[in-house]
Amino acid sequence: MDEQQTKVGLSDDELATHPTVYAADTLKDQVAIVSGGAGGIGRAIALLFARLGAHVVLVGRDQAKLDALAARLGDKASAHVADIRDPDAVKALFAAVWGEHGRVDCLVNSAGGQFPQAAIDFSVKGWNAVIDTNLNGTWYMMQAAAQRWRDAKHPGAIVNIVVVTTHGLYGIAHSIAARSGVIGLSRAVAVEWAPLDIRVNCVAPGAIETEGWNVYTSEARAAYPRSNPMMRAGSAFDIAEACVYLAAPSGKFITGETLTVDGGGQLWGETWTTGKPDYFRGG
Ligand SMILES: CCCCCCCCCCC/C=C/C(=O)SCCNC(=O)CCNC(=O)[C@H](O)C(C)(C)COP(=O)(O)OP(=O)(O)OC[C@H]1O[C@@H](n2cnc3c(N)ncnc32)[C@H](O)[C@@H]1OP(=O)(O)O
Ligand SMILES: NC(=O)C1=CN([C@@H]2O[C@H](COP(=O)(O)OP(=O)(O)OC[C@H]3O[C@@H](n4cnc5c(N)ncnc54)[C@H](OP(=O)(O)O)[C@@H]3O)[C@@H](O)[C@H]2O)C=CC1
Repeated sequence: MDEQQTKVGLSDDELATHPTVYAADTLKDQVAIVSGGAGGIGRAIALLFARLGAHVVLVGRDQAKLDALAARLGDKASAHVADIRDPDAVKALFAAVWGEHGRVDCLVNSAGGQFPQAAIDFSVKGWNAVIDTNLNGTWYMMQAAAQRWRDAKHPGAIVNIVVVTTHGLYGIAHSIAARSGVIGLSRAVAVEWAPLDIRVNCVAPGAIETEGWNVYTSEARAAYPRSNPMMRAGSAFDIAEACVYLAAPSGKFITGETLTVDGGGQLWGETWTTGKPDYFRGG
C-alpha cells in the first residue's frame, strides 16, 4: 500500500445527486444484491439502484462500512456481512435475503480486486487469494442466485464487474486470469440459464477513480488518466449507469455480453500498474 493514501472519486453526496438518464421508477420494487456494495464502484451502484426504486442489499466483509451506507439509504438498503470466498456464507446470505424480501431480481458482483506485482514473482498464496476472490467468489454468488431463481421460477439478471482482458494490463496477470474466467463463465451460463429467464452480463471498467486505487503507488495512479484517448479517469457513476442498463428492462435482449466502459482504453493508451519498465521506454 502506498504511503500517500488519498480519498479519490466522487463523494456520496455527489453520487447521490449526479444527473442520470434513467427514470426514477426504472427499478421500482426490485431487490438487488450488490457485493462490494460499500466499495468505490459498488456504492455508486447501490446509490443509483436505490434512487431508481430498488431495495439494495449491500454485501461485504466490513459491517461498519456497510452499516454507514445503509443508514444513509434508510429503508432502501440493508447490510449483510459475507465473505464471497466462503460458499456457506454465500448460501446463508441468499437464504436471509430471500426470507426477508421473498424475491431477488438482480445480482451485481462488484466485490473483487488484486494487488500489483510482476507475474513472475507471484507467491502461491497471492495467486490463490486473487483467483479465489475474483473467480470462485463471483461464481458462488452467481450459482446461489441462479439456484434460487430456478427454484422460485423467478427471472433474474446478473452483472459481473470485471477488468478489461483484451489488453496485456501490466502487473495484474492474476486478475486478468480470474476475470477472463468470469467472462467465459458468464458466456457459458448465459446459454445454460436462458431457459430459466436468467440473463448474465459483465461490465469491464477502465480506470475508475475509487479508494480501491490506494493499492497502487501514487506514480502509477497519476498515470492512469493516460490509459485512454479521453486522457482522464472515469467515475464510478459511469459504471453504475452501465449496470442499470444491463439489469433493467433496457437490457432484456442482452445476455452473455461484456460492456466495456473505459473511455476507449482498449484502442489507445498505456497502463502500468507497477510503473513503466525501462524496456518499454525504448531506451
Ligand atoms: C485496456 C485498457 C484498460 C484500462 C485500465 C486502466 C487502469 C486500470 C487500473 C488497474 C485495474 C484495476 C483496478 C482495480 O481493480 S482498483 C480496485 C480494486 N480493489 C482492490 O484491488 C483492493 C485491494 N486488493 C486486495 O484487497 C487484495 O489484493 C486481495 C483482493 C487479494 C485481497 O485478498 P486477501 O484479503 O486474501 O489478501 P491478503 O491481503 O491477505 O493477501 C494474501 C496474499 O496475497 C499476496 N499479496 C497481497 N498483497 C500484496 C502486495 N501488495 N504485493 C505482493 N503480494 C501481495 C501475499 O502473498 C499475501 O499473503 P501474505 O500477506 O501472507 O504475504
Ligand atoms: N476502480 C477501477 O479502476 C477498476 C475496478 N475494477 C473492479 O471493479 C470492482 C470494484 O472495484 P472498486 O470499487 O474500485 O474497488 P474497492 O476496493 O473500492 O471495492 C471492492 C469491494 O469489494 C469488497 N470485497 C473484497 N473482497 C471481498 C470478499 N472476499 N467478500 C466480500 N466482499 C469483498 C470490499 O469490501 P470489504 O473489504 O469491506 O469486504 C470492497 O468494498 C473490483 O472487482 C475491481 O477490481 C475493474 C477495473 C478498474
